[in-house]
Amino acid sequence: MTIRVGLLGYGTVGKGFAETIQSHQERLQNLLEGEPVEIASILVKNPTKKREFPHSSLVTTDFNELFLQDIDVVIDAIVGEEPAFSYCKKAIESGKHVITANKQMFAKHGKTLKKLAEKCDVSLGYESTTVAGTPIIRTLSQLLQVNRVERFEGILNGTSNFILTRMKENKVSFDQALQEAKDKGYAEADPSNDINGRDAFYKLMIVSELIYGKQPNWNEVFVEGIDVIRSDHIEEASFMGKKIKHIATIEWKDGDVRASIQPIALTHHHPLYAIDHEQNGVVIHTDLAGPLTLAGPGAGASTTASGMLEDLVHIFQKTNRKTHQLL
Ligand SMILES: NC(=O)C1=CN([C@@H]2O[C@H](COP(=O)(O)OP(=O)(O)OC[C@H]3O[C@@H](n4cnc5c(N)ncnc54)[C@H](OP(=O)(O)O)[C@@H]3O)[C@@H](O)[C@H]2O)C=CC1
Ligand SMILES: N[C@@H](CC=O)C(=O)O
Repeated sequence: MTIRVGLLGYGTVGKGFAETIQSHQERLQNLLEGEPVEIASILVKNPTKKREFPHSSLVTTDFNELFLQDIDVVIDAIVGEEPAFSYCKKAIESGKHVITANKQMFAKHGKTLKKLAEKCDVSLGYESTTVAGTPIIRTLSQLLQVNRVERFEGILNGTSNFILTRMKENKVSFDQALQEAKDKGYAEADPSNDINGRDAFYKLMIVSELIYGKQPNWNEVFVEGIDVIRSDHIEEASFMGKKIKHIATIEWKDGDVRASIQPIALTHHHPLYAIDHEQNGVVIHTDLAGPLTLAGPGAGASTTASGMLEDLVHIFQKTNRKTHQLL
């Protein structure tokens, strides 16, 4: 049997996903009992953009047409809450697995989709919503089940960290560094949420749901982006041996979840001090294992495809095992 994918979006992430399926087809088949993975259909918004698609895929601007292509899994690589939420919901209700990289949609609707997936007995992968292919989600959900997470802090936005690093190390202007982040595919097409802290906020809310089973009241979370940082702030911090980093923190305090997102000047003693460029990093403070640091690329086509493909293999290995148990 072939695993047939319905791909929503063909921008940085969607195209990266499709190309990685091609480049890693043999490896995927080895992991999936010989089953090939094929992009059956691709949904785009603008049909007039000049670009090349995989030969065998149907390309459409109509979700219903994509859906008619007998697909097993929907990959959400589009932007924003809607129509992504409605598409994912419909896919799950129709018995399709879903994998999403869309943190804005998932921060708000993740809980609903998780419940629905459980009810409909399908899988929902969201590794790439948070720190792209660096496996934060699976570490928290599967490798730290006995440990209690007392506090979580992280650099969760690749674009912000890239800009801060370029401004400090190479003295480039904010605007030039942002343009470079766009050219490299780290920044969103509209980078407002990258630099105003909102992107890191969405990721932190996804982590909060996972660790504590709930999110703080969104209106009570202090969110400040790197758009308040000027080069003299960076130089001042540097003079004192510090680096400004955009830090998202969440912890359980006084019976509730407390979160904040802001630029902070870190000394070299802090585990996130050395995380530069588009790298992201998190420190997970656990009661048994102690503080655990995980770092890796947080933005870009191939790392995001990596997280989504790990989700895909995890889902279909599980599905295959279930099928075998039934026989
Ligand atoms: N870039 C990155 O490093 C990462 C991005 N993400 C998330 O992944 C998702 C995709 O990001 P990215 O690839 O960078 O974004 P892009 O802007 O590069 O691509 C978005 C794609 O989605 C399509 N699209 C947007 N809205 C619709 C719609 N309503 N109907 C159909 N198609 C639509 C666009 O179509 P068209 O091309 O026709 O305009 C485009 O192909 C986002 O949610 C982002 O937050 C997550 C991790 C990392
Ligand atoms: N624009 C985002 C992409 C990944 O989520 C970032 O810069 O981190």
